[in-house]
Amino acid sequence: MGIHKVMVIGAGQMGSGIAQVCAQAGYEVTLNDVKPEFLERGLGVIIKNLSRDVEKGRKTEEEKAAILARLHTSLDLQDARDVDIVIEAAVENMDIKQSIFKQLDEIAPAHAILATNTSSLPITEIAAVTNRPEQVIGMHFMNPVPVMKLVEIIRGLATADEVYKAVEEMTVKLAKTPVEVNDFPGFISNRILLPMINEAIYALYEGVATKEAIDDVMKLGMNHPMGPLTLADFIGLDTCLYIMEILHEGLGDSKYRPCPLLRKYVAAGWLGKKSGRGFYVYE
Ligand SMILES: CC(=O)CC(=O)SCCNC(=O)CCNC(=O)[C@H](O)C(C)(C)COP(=O)(O)OP(=O)(O)OC[C@H]1O[C@@H](n2cnc3c(N)ncnc32)[C@H](O)[C@@H]1OP(=O)(O)O
Ligand SMILES: NC(=O)C1=CN([C@@H]2O[C@H](COP(=O)(O)OP(=O)(O)OC[C@H]3O[C@@H](n4cnc5c(N)ncnc54)[C@H](OP(=O)(O)O)[C@@H]3O)[C@@H](O)[C@H]2O)C=CC1
Repeated sequence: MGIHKVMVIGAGQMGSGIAQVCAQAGYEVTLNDVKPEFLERGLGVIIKNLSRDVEKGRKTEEEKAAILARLHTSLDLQDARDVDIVIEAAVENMDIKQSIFKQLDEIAPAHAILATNTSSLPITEIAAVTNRPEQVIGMHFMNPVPVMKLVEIIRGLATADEVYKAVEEMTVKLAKTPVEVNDFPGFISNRILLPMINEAIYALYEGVATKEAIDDVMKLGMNHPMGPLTLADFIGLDTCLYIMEILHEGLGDSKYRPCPLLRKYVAAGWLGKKSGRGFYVYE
């Protein structure tokens, strides 16, 4: 049985992007969140992105309308009862993800695949709370989803080959490039990216240079599109801290300890671009 209907859980920066690319590829999509204002904000971002595509001549008004017609919103997990795949992109917290997966296991049809966009949590541990661990898989998109080509696909210990194949095919249909990665904390992307970002925060904390200088070194010296502190703000400082904590705990090495300055910013509610302030201030 093919994949036609998709539910995306979490209408934040990742969930809204995933919903957009799925609807663009022709899937029927239900975007779920716990609060109506988050659904509105997520849908607003999608409409803005599609309108920009129309302005730039990449899509017609008709295509934009057809994509939006395939997008539905939901505040009730029961709406997963007739979907073929769920892609979960709620907050990076094991308890929340396990609670969502437990409920989905009860609600979603027996054939449905339960995928998670987690950026670092072990897939096997999320799968273990369900009665269908062979149908649970990691589908890790990059931010901003409509632009970035990569999807890391992560098998849990029990993930079935046909489930991997179905997710790989879907990734190609979304015009993304799949890369297979084993189930270790942070996978490949964040095992390499986040320690670099954390080190940049240490450099700021220790007064090695200003935030602008640190970002300029990596932008102009290493040709990174964004400096590491700008990128941390873009990802979300809460998400960066969760990922460092998971690397630290999961790999058991002190080299992954989160910088105290990162903890302080998150405690202050300075979560980066999404909250209006992080290392930089946003309008
Ligand atoms: C934490 C995790 O688990 C994993 C992660 O995702 S880590 C984060 C990975 N992402 C990155 O590293 C992103 C690094 N930054 C970049 O690649 C670039 O700065 C960027 C693509 C975000 C913006 O590129 P830019 O050249 O500086 O800006 P800009 O010219 O405005 O944008 C380039 C294109 O991207 C599009 N774009 C930019 N931001 C976008 C967004 N949020 N949504 C949709 N489209 C977007 C623009 O429309 C533009 O498209 P066209 O050129 O076709 O018109
Ligand atoms: N930011 C990034 O660059 C990347 C993030 N990821 C991963 O994607 C996931 C989402 O991250 P991101 O989009 O940045 O985070 P955001 O904070 O932007 O969005 C998370 C959304 O999920 C909602 N949510 C929280 N709990 C639930 C729930 N129980 N049911 C439904 N929705 C819920 C949140 O609502 P509320 O605010 O009310 O809690 C919020 O709207 C995380 O697992 C993250 O690690 C993966 C790749 C890149």
